[in-house]
Amino acid sequence: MDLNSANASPVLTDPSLINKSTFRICSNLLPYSQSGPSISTSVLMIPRKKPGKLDDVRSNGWLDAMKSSSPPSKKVQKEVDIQDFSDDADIVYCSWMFKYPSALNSFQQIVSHAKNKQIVIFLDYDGTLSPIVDDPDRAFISADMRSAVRDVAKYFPTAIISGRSRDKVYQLVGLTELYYAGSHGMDIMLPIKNEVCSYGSLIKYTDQQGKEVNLFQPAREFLPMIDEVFRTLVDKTKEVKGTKVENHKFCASVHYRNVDENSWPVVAQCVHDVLKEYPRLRQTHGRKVLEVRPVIDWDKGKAVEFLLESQGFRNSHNVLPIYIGDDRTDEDAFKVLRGRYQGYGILVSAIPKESNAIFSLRDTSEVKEFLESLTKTMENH
Ligand SMILES: O=P(O)(O)OC[C@H]1O[C@H](O[C@H]2O[C@H](CO)[C@@H](O)[C@H](O)[C@H]2O)[C@H](O)[C@@H](O)[C@@H]1O
Repeated sequence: MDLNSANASPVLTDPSLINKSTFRICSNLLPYSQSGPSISTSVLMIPRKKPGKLDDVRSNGWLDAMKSSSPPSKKVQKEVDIQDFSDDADIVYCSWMFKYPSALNSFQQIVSHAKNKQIVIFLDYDGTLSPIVDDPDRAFISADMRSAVRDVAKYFPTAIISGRSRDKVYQLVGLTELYYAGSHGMDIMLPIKNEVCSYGSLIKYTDQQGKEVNLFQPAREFLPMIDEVFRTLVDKTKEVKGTKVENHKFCASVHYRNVDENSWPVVAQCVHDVLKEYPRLRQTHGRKVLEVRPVIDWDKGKAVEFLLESQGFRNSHNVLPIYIGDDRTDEDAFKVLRGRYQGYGILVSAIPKESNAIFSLRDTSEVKEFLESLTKTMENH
């Protein structure tokens, strides 16, 4: 991204420029499709009522994407012979790790690549700092993980980039020394000293500690629309047991993790129908969640570029960015790191999946170990 570019606004004036058909995905390319042992998932039952009503979501690939949007549940895994499953799965995982080596095993390589460079750490929240749980309101960070993040931030600039609202993720993490970007990077808070005006205007704001900060909110004009669509989604999905809708200020999430799989098509069709009324909004897939967000040229990758440039880093000469994340939305950031920054994307996954990351970590406990290793290296320096 060129900071001097005159046309730096990320808001796309013509929503048709976003090809909504890009959400048609072949199921074997989906992140959580099983390349190893096949696991029988229950057959998707389409309710008999209103024939033809669910055709949209069947034909546009949403249902395939929903089914593959997170590792198979424990219940599904129990349906296959657990011993065979774990043996085969281990072999598949180990061969996958040739392509995405463990960041822990590759730690020395990472550290030596950082010689004479400033490491900057980017962390996703759900599935990276806190394990995935059924209730999004109970996705807490452990005290140990909080300490690991606090310690690493003593040595390296550290940012959390989450799909949640900035306030919510700050409330969960509770560390004042970090940068926070909420709503998939559409709400960034940074100290007054960082000025990145060519991206658009920054808003001066007094934070919860009474400190003056800058806010960068490229989708600000969408605030009333997101609020309205959130309320509509709550209303339209209220009959589907287990659905949960969250308002993340610049985007909204419709969770179906706790919805009976037979009703997933109904959830998808509700969201699809609501979005027909909002051509300037689009839908993306997360882990058992449908995300509704503005049609703007902004994502977690753009947020990473913004944060690096706001700290004076424009290329790989003097910085080594490391981004740790588990979700599809983190792939945009992994791509940016592979480009001009030559940084390291680290995918958190216990299941083999295609990614733009370079390294992998199996779960949140390995994330903690990795952060602690970085801190130890600096302490012993
Ligand atoms: O970018 P992230 O920080 O990873 O946020 C992405 C979404 O995370 C949350 O949902 C996910 O985690 C929940 C708690 O573990 C889980 O119940 C849910 O199924 C996951 O999708 C959050 O609630 C979403 O709004 C975020 O978009």
